[in-house]
Amino acid sequence: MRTDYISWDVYFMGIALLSGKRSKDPGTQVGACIVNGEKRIVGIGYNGLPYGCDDGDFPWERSGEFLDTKYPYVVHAELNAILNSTEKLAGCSVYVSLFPCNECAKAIIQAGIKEVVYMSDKYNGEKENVASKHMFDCAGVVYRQMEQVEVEITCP
Ligand SMILES: O=c1ccn([C@H]2C[C@H](O)[C@@H](COP(=O)(O)O)O2)c(=O)[nH]1
Ligand SMILES: [Zn+2]
Repeated sequence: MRTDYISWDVYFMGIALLSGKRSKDPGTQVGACIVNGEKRIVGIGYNGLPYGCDDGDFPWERSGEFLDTKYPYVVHAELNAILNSTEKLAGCSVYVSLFPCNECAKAIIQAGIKEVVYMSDKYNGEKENVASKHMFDCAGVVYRQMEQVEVEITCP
């Protein structure tokens, strides 16, 4: 029997990271993978534009006039994963490559997700990030950070 197989954490975070590779955002690519209590994946998403909004027709800038930036248009990875989900999410965990913003935190809590496993926390201390952690703490959503995930994928 192989003993160097990957853990559940690495498996699900690896899928979240792979999903983020689909993002067209040149700044930050985010992937999310929702897993139920039976270790089944029940939702996947990445940050991207809504259906019908052509990637070429919208800006990807970070700064400038609000409507000329990506921020009003991009659907966040966690929200896409929730909207794409195949079943009720009560008690699920979400694996996400970036700590959720306050808007995603609200959606995570309202969906009944109870655990957030994340990698990057590059906006730690910013207002949205502080609000997310405050809401998670109040709502009893636990969050934990994973170390760098390195998985080599090759064809056998
Ligand atoms: O909870 C979150 C927060 C952000 N995102 C997305 C939204 C944007 O496409 C990028 C952030 O871009 P920056 O250039 O780092 O501001 O990440 C998300 O999917 N989920
Ligand atoms: Zn968000």
